[in-house]
Amino acid sequence: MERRYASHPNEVKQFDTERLRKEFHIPVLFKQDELELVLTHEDRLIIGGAAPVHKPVKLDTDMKELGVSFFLERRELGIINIGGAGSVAVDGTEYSLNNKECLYVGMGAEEVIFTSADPGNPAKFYLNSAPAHQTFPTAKATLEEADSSALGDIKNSNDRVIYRFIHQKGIQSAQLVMGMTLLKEGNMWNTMPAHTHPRRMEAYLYFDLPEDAVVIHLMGEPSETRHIVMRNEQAVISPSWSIHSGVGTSNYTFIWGMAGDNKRYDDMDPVSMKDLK
Ligand SMILES: O=C(O)C(=O)C[C@H](O)C(=O)CO
Ligand SMILES: [Zn+2]
Repeated sequence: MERRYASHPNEVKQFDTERLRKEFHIPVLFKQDELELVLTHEDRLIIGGAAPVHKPVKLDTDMKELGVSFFLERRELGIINIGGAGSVAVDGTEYSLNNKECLYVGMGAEEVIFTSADPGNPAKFYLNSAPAHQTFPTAKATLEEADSSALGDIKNSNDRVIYRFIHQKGIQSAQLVMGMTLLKEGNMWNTMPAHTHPRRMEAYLYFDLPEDAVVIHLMGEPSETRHIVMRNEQAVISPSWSIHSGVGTSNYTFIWGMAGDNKRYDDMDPVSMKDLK
């Protein structure tokens, strides 16, 4: 498991492109028949990808890194499938998970196994795991079942729908909040006007992007913004003090996941456009 450390905004101001990417950008999460995991010390979120093609992939790591005897002994897990049809077996109970469907697995599950239905169109399971203090039931949600709201408009190139899966009013969790935002064709901006939430960190996974398209992801304190160029199926870590917004060369979809003090999706500190620098 790769490890990323937490950062101070005064230090991040000094970073060049290479250092910014080394600390915050996650270039590859989906490797055939493998599990990729990145543990960030920003609220100890684990960001991962399981890409079973020809064989099942098990949720596992060197348990010394987590100080437990199995992965979810003191953690919870959010899973969203961004690929073809697949399934997740949680302690022997199988949950089918189609594209853009979400499964929450509560603390205490001992075995989680990911499988694709068709190697010709494999599933890709995006994972966010946060420390947990309490068990909540394993639960699945489709896009139709998620709490959703339309935001933005074509005049501002940000007509999009936000789907909330795991949050205060949806699937219950100890601290994990997770959902997905779909931009309509011809719309490129997400999360502008920008916001911060010093009470929670956030991670984004950008996907459904054409191969030659990019998203210019914006991060940093509102008065000290920096950018990271993102490609399809890449993730980025946003410390709690940082804005997290982006503009693409085409429309795209992204998954957002948060960990921290509360589970209120709408707990955001908006940044006035006149204060952005
Ligand atoms: O498009 C958006 O706006 C978002 O999806 C914003 C994220 O959900 C977010 O930053 C939640 O805190
Ligand atoms: Zn946010």
